[in-house]
Amino acid sequence: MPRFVANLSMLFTEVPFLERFARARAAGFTAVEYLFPYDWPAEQLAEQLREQGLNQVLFNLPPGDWQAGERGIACLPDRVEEFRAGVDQGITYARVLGNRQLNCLAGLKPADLDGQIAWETLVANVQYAADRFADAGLTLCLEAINSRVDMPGFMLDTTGKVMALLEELDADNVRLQYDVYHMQIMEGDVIRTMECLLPWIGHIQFADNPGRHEPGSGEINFSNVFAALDRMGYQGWVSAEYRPSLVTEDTLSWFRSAN
Ligand SMILES: O=C(O)C(=O)[C@@H](O)CO
Ligand SMILES: [Mg+2]
Repeated sequence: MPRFVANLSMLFTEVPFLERFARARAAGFTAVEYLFPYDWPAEQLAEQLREQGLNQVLFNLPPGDWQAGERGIACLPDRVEEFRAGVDQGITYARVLGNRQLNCLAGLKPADLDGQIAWETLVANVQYAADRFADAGLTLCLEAINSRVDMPGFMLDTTGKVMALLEELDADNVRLQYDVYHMQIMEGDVIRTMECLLPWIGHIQFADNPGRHEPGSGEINFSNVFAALDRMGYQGWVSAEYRPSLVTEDTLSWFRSAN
């Protein structure tokens, strides 16, 4: 079975953030990820990881003003300086937390921003981050996120757009972050897509659809998806990034049956 990760921004939200590490460990997870580490000193998070014996797998580069609705700034030409500062901050945190991969949110394209300019800005920023990450021994992930339900206007909303971006780069440390929930909404055909794109996939996340809840709550056959990942030889992490419809521990039957 795949190596599963608990996403602490969505799972175990019954308790305050710093207590979620222990809850994840008690539930049997050996690895965690979450949206952003920047509200806490890196050392404080590293201490949680050490105490609980957990691996940090991934977090996102700073996204701009998340509370105000921003979902990344990589496509915004007037925010390049801030993007570059965020790359530094991400690298600094990763050095302490030990993760080898960070996700870069492409951002929402403002209606009055020319599409070509947004695309060229995105390519240049990702190239810059990839170069900095290469020096630090890190991999940059680019997630395709659905623009139909959750993030209208998100620049990279299909695997095809992420692959087109990868083709424009001169870098071998940039990978696709494949989120089964988002791609079920945008594309379907998830097993075959992951099989085709396997060499470019750096990280996988999942939730059922509709609703973005736990496996078994919707239309996706997760035992088949997980078995297919094993069969195709996927070596990376697979993260539970869903909103539990019950207390988190009561939504983990998919995890228990895989262990
Ligand atoms: O929303 C998702 O899906 C994520 O993976 C978050 O990290 C935001 O990109
Ligand atoms: Mg995701």
